[in-house]
Amino acid sequence: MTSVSSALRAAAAPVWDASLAHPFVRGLGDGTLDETAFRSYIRQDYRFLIDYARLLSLGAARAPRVEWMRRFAGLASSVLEIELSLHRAFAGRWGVSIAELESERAAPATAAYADFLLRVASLGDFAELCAAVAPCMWGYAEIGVALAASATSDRYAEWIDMYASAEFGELAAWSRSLLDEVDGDVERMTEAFVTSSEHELRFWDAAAAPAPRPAAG
Ligand SMILES: Cc1ncc(CO)c(N)n1
Repeated sequence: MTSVSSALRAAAAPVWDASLAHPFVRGLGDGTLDETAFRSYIRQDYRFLIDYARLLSLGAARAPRVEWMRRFAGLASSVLEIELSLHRAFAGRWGVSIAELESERAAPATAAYADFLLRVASLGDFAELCAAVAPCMWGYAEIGVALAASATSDRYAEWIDMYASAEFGELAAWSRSLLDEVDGDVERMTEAFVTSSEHELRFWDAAAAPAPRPAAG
């Protein structure tokens, strides 16, 4: 019998292939990605990570096992305490100031993804929450590893190395094990996993063609 995680991965395969083949993702590997688009992506991803921490916190609140609760709470804390400050430092090296990060408004694709995740986390069951969060971890790990193996430029190496790291790979493996262990309806889990994967793809689309954004008031 195939595992739940591989069934979900198979259901989303065309979307994941499209993400891997996306011009923005390819451009990270071959260094052709426009730096203005990358800066805009960094600003949007910072907004995303804040809501991602809310999602992880809801995961902690809703987890049926203390072991999972501890992991979700630990992840929420590491996003808030470590990842956001790493992100600020990383953005700074790309010429994006803290003020710019703080004043960035969520673009439609960012808001749509975050709203979907928080909707599932609030209204779905815990298994759907796990299925919605998995593409964030597993998808970026897969992209990181693929780019680390194929990159022909080191322009975006710091970004690639972050997601190709053993630590991030372990996180992706944990998200898969969660899918395989959690007690849930596979059809609804598939729906959440595929929808989340589609939002990841739309996030790349928006990153590749950032729309002009009015500044926050
Ligand atoms: C949109 C998005 N998905 C996943 C990750 C992985 O943390 C990220 N940084 N941004």
